[in-house]
Amino acid sequence: MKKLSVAILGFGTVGQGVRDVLCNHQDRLKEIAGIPVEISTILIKHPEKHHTKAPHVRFTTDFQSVLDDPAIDVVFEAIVGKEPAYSYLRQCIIAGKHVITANKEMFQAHGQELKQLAAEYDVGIGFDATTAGGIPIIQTIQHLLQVNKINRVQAILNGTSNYILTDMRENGSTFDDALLKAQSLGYAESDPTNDIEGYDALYKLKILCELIFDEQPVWEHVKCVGISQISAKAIKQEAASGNRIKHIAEIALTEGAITANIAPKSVSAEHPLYAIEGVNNAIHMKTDIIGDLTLSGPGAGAFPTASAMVEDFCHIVNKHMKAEGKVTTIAYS
Ligand SMILES: NC(=O)C1=CN([C@@H]2O[C@H](COP(=O)(O)OP(=O)(O)OC[C@H]3O[C@@H](n4cnc5c(N)ncnc54)[C@H](OP(=O)(O)O)[C@@H]3O)[C@@H](O)[C@H]2O)C=CC1
Ligand SMILES: N[C@@H](CC=O)C(=O)O
Repeated sequence: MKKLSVAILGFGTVGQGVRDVLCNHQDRLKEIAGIPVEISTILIKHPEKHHTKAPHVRFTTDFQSVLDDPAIDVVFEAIVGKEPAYSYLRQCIIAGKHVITANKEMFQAHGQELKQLAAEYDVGIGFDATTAGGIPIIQTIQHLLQVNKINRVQAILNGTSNYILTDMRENGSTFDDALLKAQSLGYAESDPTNDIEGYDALYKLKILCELIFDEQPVWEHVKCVGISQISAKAIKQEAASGNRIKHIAEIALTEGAITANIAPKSVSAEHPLYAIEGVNNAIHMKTDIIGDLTLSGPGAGAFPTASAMVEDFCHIVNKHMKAEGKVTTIAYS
């Protein structure tokens, strides 16, 4: 029987989430693709760490074997950092494979080039999971806000920071204990520096900025402040006056110039981001037709991130693979 074969690069929190979502929703995916979707290969770095192996799935450390396998049509990338992720995805696109990534550090640096390359080779490229976890913000901006112009975005884009700030305020946890919990829940990166120093939110803001304004401010002039210096005392004082400290990333187009800011801010109960708690993220947009629009939901973790990647996969199946005749055009029943 004809099958749609995919590979997963990286098998940590996100890669395992993708595996689970693909396996647990096989019937729905078969309805969408018209043929069964199967994971053929999983690329890892340290084979000694991976003992539970799924039947029929090949675990490998050899990327070339993924690239050279003509049966693999779609590659999910969930490894850490710019390289080798960028080189891998570049080669996959050139080999005619559709790609889906969660890797914001890589995508904020190379996304434009990869998008152009994907257009040139007529393959799909999904990157919704790079920004705000499970919130479908990229697909919403790309496909659902075609006429609306977005003038300003204020957002909570780092799940770890919001989780820590909430846990310190609600439960009186220390910063270090809250960070440990965020790590054990799979929210924080294995090196959490980018999370707590604001760079992870900066990466996501860059991806949004490119998509919304098709240009970038001079980022070297933009101050990027994280939450690592926020004291329990400051959180308590703000709470006593009815306010909450939130880590807010903003971009705005004012008189033809893009301005940006990434920093913790004290917000009152009337602020659209005040009620966003725990690992949740939110993107509050000012648009010229709808007016104010806020999307919120889980911003990190295995399943929200895997959900964004698998939704990208479904979009690629519908937009590219049906036209290629790789999958059926009539929904399976
Ligand atoms: N965790 C989250 O909530 C979210 C994460 N992301 C992004 O998704 C990506 C993955 O994150 P996460 O799953 O949390 O990270 P983990 O650290 O849990 O997992 C990373 C995986 O990548 C593998 N890996 C690293 N380098 C290589 C390499 N050179 N070749 C092959 N495999 C490699 C590791 O292999 P091994 O296991 O063998 O060491 C590991 O399985 C990151 O870019 C992250 O920023 C995006 C949204 C949310
Ligand atoms: N470490 C990130 C994971 C999702 O992008 C976060 O905490 O937001």
